[in-house]
Amino acid sequence: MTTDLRVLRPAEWDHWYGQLETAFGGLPDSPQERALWQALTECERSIGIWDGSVCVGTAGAFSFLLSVPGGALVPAAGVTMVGVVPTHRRRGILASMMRRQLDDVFARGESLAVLTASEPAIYGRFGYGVATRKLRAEIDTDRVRLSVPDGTDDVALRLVAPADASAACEAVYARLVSERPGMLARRPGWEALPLLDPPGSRDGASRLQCVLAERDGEVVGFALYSTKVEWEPAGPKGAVRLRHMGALDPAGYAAVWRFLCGIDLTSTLQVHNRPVDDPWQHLVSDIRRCDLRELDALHVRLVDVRAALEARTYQAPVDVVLDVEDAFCPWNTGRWRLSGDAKGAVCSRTDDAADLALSVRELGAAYLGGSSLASLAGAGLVREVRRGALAEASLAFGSTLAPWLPHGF
Ligand SMILES: CC(=O)SCCNC(=O)CCNC(=O)[C@H](O)C(C)(C)COP(=O)(O)OP(=O)(O)OC[C@H]1O[C@@H](n2cnc3c(N)ncnc32)[C@H](O)[C@@H]1OP(=O)(O)O
Repeated sequence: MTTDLRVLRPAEWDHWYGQLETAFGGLPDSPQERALWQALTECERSIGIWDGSVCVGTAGAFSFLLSVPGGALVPAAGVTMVGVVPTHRRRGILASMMRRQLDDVFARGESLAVLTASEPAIYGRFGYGVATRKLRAEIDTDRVRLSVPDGTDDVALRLVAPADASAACEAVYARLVSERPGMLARRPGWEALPLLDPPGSRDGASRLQCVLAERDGEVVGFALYSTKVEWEPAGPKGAVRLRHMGALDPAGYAAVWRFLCGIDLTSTLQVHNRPVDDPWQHLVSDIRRCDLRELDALHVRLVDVRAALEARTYQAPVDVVLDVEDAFCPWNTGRWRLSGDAKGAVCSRTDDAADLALSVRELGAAYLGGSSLASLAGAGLVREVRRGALAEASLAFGSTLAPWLPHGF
C-alpha cells in the first residue's frame, strides 16, 4: 500500500472530516456541531493519510494553553480527530500519524501533548499517561439533603438564555482556569463549545438551560444544564443533567448545587464530568446515594521533558535525578536532575546516579499532580533507586486541587 501523509488543505476539510466520522462508525448528523469543529480546526496542524484520492487516516491538533501546578498556562498540543477508516485499520497508520505529530509538536517548541481517548488502551504506547480523572455521579435528590454554608441565602438565582449568559459564564470560567491544573484557557471561538446543544444529542432532554448565581448584582456562579422529565404512575421522575458549572466562592457554589438538587419534577441529578475532589461531596447527607464513578480524562505526554518539568512548580522542595525512558521520543531518554520548589524549577541533563527510574508515560500521569509517583511505584511503574527519593518527589509533584479537564475536544 502506497500512501501519502500530508498536511490538510482547507478545501479538503469536508472529505477529511467525513472520513473521521466513518472511522467513528458515523457520528450523529449535526450541522451545528460540524460547523463548530470546522471553524475550530487548525488545518495547518491537521494531517491526513491519503490512499490515492481517499483520505484513510486523520489527526489534528489544537493550540491550547493548559494550566499546570503553580498556575502557569503552558502551550500544549491538543491532539484530536484521530481516525483510521475500517478498510485500512491495523496497518500502522495511527502509529505513523503519531510519529509525524509528535515530531511536529517538538519542532514547534510545545513541551506537552494532551488528548482525551476514545479508548484508554490506545495511547500509552506513544508515551501518554492518564493525568486527570473525571467524576461521574447520579445523585438521588429525593433522599440526599444538602447542607449549605452561611451566606448561601444571600445569593440570588436568575434563569437566562445560555447565549445571553455566555459572557458572564466565560468570565467566571476565566478566573477558575489557573486555580486548578488541567484546565484549558479559552481560545477565540471556543466560547461556543459550552453552548453546543444539537437536538440529536439531547436524548429526550430539554434544550440547554442556564442559571446565574448573583450577589449584589455580580455573577458568582453559573450552571448549564438540561432537564428530562419522565412520568411514572406514581408521579414525576425526572432528571437534571449538569453540563457545566463554575463558582467563585463557597456560597455561590452551594447556591448553584442547591438549585440543581431542588428542581421540581426531578429526583436525580446526573453529573458527567466534575473534578474528583468536587466540594459538593462534603455537602451531601448521604454520599452512598450519589453513585460515584471515576474515569480517565486527560492523557498527558511530555514532548520535551526538560521544558515541561520547568514549566510547573512543586509543592515541596525537590532535588532528584530522574532516569527517563522514552522509546518513541528518544530525545527525552536519559537522566535529568530536577531541582525545584513552590517558586520554580530547573531541569537539566546530568551524569549523576539516578534517584528514580520511570518511563515518560508515568511522568505524564504524575505531571499535573493527579496520580502520585508513590502510587505508580506501588504498581511497579516507578522504581526508587535512592531511598527516600520517592517520598520526596511524590510530595513535590502533588497538587492542592485535583487536576481536571472541564470539557472534551
Ligand atoms: C484523540 C482522539 O481523537 S481519540 C479517537 C481515536 N479514534 C477512534 O477510536 C476511532 C475508531 N478507531 C480508529 O479509527 C482506529 O482503530 C485507531 C485510530 C484507534 C487505530 O488506528 P490503526 O491505524 O488501526 O492503528 P495502528 O495500526 O497504527 O496501531 C498501532 C498500535 O496501536 C494498537 N491499537 C490500535 N487500535 C487500538 C485500540 N482500539 N485499542 C488498543 N490498541 C490499539 C495496535 O494494535 C498497534 O499496537 P502495536 O504497537 O503493539 O503494534
